[in-house]
Amino acid sequence: MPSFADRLTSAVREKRSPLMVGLDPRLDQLPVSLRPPLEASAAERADAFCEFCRGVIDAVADFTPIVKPQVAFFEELGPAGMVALGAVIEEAHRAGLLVCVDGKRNDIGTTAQAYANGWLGEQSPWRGDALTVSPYLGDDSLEPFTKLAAERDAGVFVLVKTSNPGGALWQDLEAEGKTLYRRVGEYVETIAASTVGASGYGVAGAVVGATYPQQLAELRAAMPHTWFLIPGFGAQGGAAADVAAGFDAQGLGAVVNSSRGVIFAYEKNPQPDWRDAVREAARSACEQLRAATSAGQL
Ligand SMILES: O=C(O)c1cc(=O)[nH]c(=O)n1[C@@H]1O[C@H](COP(=O)(O)O)[C@@H](O)[C@H]1O
Repeated sequence: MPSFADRLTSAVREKRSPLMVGLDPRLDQLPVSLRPPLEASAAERADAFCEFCRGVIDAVADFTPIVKPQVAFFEELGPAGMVALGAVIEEAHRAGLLVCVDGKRNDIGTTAQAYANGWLGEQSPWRGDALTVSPYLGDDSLEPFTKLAAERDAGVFVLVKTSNPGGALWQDLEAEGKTLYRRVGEYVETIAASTVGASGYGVAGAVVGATYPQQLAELRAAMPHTWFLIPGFGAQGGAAADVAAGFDAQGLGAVVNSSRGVIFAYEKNPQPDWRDAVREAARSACEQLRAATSAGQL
């Protein structure tokens, strides 16, 4: 199988879309027709999540190469939620989409290995194509993920410069003349550069927020072999112009995530069928992002 970076490159080219749709279901924002009553059991809530995500996947599949289920919202419902997560991942694959599981996992190396096996390994019950991970336990904590991902043609997105304002508290600290996010980025780039495939991108990717356009440009220049996952577009205030610097000269190298801005679009644009509002939001985000790639190469 081609590497994750090569598959992502082909999928972005095929759909002509750098949009990643985030699957972050929230009970109180589900369409009224799907919203379970307050006294509903966890299993009924999880069924509602499944049905909602199925509808979203169907609505956005023409406009996105990859979806990102956010584990937290499924985990919140307990075991039934995790069963729903498995079903949603399967559904996305059935629709021909890549899946980046947003779990932001990590721990000391030996425990990290279990996370890596669980989410990316040969016996993984989840079968995601990529996983988000935190770098703050150091290189020995990242190695189990990047090694396994290379063996399994999976991807790993490491948090480098996150979209939230509080992230600066540590990520912007300077040591030996460089910010912490830059040092983490350089480490990720070393792994990516040593694992490049046909696309010119390697196994390690980086999360860089749309809310920090200047740092995005800095990191793009410093990390030419690293795919970027750019969150913060839409609901967090990031616009297409803010993410333009994240793409390479071919309009590749970055997928831009929008969760609430797409999946709950019917709140601002009510339609008889809620999925039509979601489809329209995905189409519009895809077009804005396509236009943001330099000279609109996609
Ligand atoms: O790793 C992420 O995806 C992530 C990193 C980050 O720095 N900021 C960030 O918002 N995210 C995730 O991206 C999604 C953003 O959702 P919206 O703000 O609704 O588009 C959520 O699932 C966040 O957990």
